[in-house]
Amino acid sequence: MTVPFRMTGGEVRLDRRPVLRGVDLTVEPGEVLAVMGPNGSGKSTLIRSLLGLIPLSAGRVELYGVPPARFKDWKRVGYVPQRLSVGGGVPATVREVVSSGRIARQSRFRPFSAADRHAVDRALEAVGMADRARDSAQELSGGQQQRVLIARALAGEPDVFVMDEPTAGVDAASQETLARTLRGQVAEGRTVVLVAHELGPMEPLITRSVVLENGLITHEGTPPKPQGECARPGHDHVHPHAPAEEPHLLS
Ligand SMILES: Nc1ncnc2c1ncn2[C@@H]1O[C@H](COP(=O)(O)OP(=O)(O)OP(=O)(O)O)[C@@H](O)[C@H]1O
Repeated sequence: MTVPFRMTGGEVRLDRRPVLRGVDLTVEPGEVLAVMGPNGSGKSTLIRSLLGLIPLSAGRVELYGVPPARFKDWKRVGYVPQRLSVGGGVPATVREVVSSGRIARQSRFRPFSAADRHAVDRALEAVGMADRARDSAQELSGGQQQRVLIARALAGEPDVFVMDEPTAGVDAASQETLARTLRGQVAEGRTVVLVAHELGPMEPLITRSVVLENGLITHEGTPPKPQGECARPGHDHVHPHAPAEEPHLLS
């Protein structure tokens, strides 16, 4: 069976500097893969090169068994870029931006149909933006713009979602909405690859994580615990350095 993504020995150089340095990564159907790692470690570069948006300087990448340059079935892929690219400088309504998610399904012989309109309606509903459909996308808050970009990907009814920091700087309600939406998509068999610093409410959905450092995958498996974990409710492990047995340290 062909897998959504397979990268072997993937190398990327930007300004002649190595940014990805020999990455092997296969994304299986139905996975929810979190790509984690510090700022500048190459996370965006990795997912953009999986999509063929950045060419590899060495190695190989395939989408559903085909190199990006020869891949034609773009309706199978829903890409959510880092936010604030929504609408660009051109005024567009929320509905127009979300409708653009159907473009890969259009053709000269297949104009916008009732099925397209329904898919756009469903996507707007899923992210709680149906009542803002006529508003200008540029006038929305960052979290709302992120919802619109997610709705655009949902509208395309893809098989795989690729999301670049979908929760960065996004309010808690939008994060919950995204987690709920993705849970539904995964239950229907979709695959998700997402870049995230903090997983927040998406953590229970993640089936595997990879951690990038300096262009290399240095960890693969369950997601590492985020910093600040100790402050979260339900955090109950005992630290070796905890002062519990040395109460004098507390005074
Ligand atoms: N167009 C470019 N030209 C040159 N270097 C670039 C370019 N884009 C990114 N880089 C560099 O490549 C490295 C990886 O960038 P990338 O955006 O992939 O990291 P990231 O892990 O996604 O970071 P962040 O968490 O900050 O989004 C960084 O050192 C960055 O400065």
